[in-house]
Amino acid sequence: MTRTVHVELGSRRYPIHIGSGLLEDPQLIASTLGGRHVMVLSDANVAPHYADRVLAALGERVHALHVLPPGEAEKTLARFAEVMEAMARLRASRDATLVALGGGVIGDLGGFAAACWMRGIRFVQLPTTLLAMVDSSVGGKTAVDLPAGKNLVGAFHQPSAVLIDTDTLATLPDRELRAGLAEVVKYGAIFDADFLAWLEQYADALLAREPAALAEAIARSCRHKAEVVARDETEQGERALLNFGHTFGHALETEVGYHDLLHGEAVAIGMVCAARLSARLGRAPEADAARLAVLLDRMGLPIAPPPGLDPERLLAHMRLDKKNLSGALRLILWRGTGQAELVSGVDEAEVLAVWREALSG
Ligand SMILES: NC(=O)c1ccc[n+]([C@@H]2O[C@H](COP(=O)([O-])OP(=O)(O)OC[C@H]3O[C@@H](n4cnc5c(N)ncnc54)[C@H](O)[C@@H]3O)[C@@H](O)[C@H]2O)c1
Ligand SMILES: O=C(O)C(=O)C[C@@H](O)[C@H](O)[C@H](O)COP(=O)(O)O
Ligand SMILES: [Zn+2]
Repeated sequence: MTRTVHVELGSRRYPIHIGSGLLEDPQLIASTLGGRHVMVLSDANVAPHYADRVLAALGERVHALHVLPPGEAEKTLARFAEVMEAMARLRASRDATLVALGGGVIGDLGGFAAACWMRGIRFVQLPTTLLAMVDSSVGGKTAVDLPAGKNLVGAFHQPSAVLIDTDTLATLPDRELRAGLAEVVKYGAIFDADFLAWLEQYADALLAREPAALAEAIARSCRHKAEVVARDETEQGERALLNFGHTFGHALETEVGYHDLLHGEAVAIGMVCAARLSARLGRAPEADAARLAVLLDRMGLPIAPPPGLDPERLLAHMRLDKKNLSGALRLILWRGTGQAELVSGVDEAEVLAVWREALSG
């Protein structure tokens, strides 16, 4: 069964198709493409498994497959420039399509390349990690990292279609599956108490990769993301709630140099820190913060930062977060299960206290 969720953006409305075997359907893939030129961007872990299926759908189109080394450390301006050069070699015209086949790194970098080539071409997301299926392939945030901070260079550029072939999860390593579950838990935490309770009930099924449970978690997550993006495409307000746990999480990713800690893992730790800060500030029940940490822990995710990091340096990274205005910290705080809020001018001393507590184990 294929489920379809739409992102309702008027003339830029697009479908998210979720199902088994979608990459085995050349007509479906071909239906998402624009003009004669197609650039397929992937990484060295994904391309050997799935690139052939995509290339088989391209027919007579002029195309290239560009394969990057895998991992967050490759989401850089240098790799972006490499993709731009590959577009030039392809002689891609303005009606070309960039197809991002991979996880969130390929989707974010590929989307940014599509936003920039000739000032913007069509792009299609074929996500192959759980994290990309539930979050990064939807909503049009594209970016690369700088050593100074996550996603600091980017653009809003929506895909024309998202095809989620759940069969691709078969080759995804367990650690990556768990990282994706962190973003799934995020939707329950900030929007949907019933979904959080469902996740508590189905945590073991999800970890065991039961197809029905995974499809349900993906569809519910995509529905939440599609709805908020349709209401607030460029994060003028409500969309910022999707950043729950991310100001802490991105600080961790930046501090470790985008190595050893996956985005989903950083977000798991970040959500626990944000929930504890909210409880400390009297905005969320302590018991809810504890419940969130228990669920993330059950899902095999880290809930405390790696030891030995400097809390002052982590706070300094948070000061460069994109949500901040005029130098004042703006954080997503929690109001307990199912509700979150954007709060300005959070006391840095409280944030530092939470880092210290988390780092002391
Ligand atoms: N744009 C957004 O809205 C948004 C949302 C969430 C996260 N992100 C970004 O997404 C990135 C994280 O994405 P990710 O967790 O998918 O990481 P990723 O793209 O690095 O993929 C994780 C790893 O899994 C491998 N892989 C991918 N699919 C596979 C498959 N089917 N089989 C085997 N191996 C596979 C990759 O090669 C990589 O080693 C971060 O850069 C984060 O900032 C963006
Ligand atoms: O789509 C959004 O909006 C999100 O915030 C989703 C996040 O999970 C994602 O990690 C996003 O890339 C973070 O955005 P940023 O604006 O903090 O870079
Ligand atoms: Zn995220």
